[in-house]
Amino acid sequence: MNRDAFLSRSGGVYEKTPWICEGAWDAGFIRESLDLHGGLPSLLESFFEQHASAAQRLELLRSHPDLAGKLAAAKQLTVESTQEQKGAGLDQCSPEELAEFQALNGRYTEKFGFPFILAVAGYDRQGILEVFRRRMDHAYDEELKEALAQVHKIAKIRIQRECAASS
Ligand SMILES: NC(=O)N[C@H]1NC(=O)NC1=O
Repeated sequence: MNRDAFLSRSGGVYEKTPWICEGAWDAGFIRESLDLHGGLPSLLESFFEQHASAAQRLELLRSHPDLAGKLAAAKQLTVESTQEQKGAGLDQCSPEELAEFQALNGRYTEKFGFPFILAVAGYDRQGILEVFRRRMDHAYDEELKEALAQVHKIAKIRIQRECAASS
């Protein structure tokens, strides 16, 4: 696989942040012989952990849309996020659920300075709200770590989905 093929296939696994895949390729992290199914998520995560500045970490978190937020309502999510939010039933919120998401999204962003991020695959709306309420009480450092772990988990799920679709 060459650079262009790799980037067109995997460039979107980190939400609106193609530099991670581009940089990992250019730094030689991604080898032709690599088993893309198994090894790619951890290689990308290692590249990011070694190279990302504090500002780039925050920027990556801030590239994520709110769950059940305004972008979703306006149908302006990326293809990947649309699929993930829909898969968790977030497009079917009751007025009460939507109001709770809006209130939590507002409080969370005000407290932490980045949006609440959860790899929603396998969750339903109530499950997501439970995690959301719990994480609101976290301290900043704990939540920063958790949010980045969730971003890497989302990337891993996207890679697995892409591999399943192309095999
Ligand atoms: N904010 C947030 O968690 N967004 C996401 N979660 C997920 O699984 N896909 C997303 O886009």
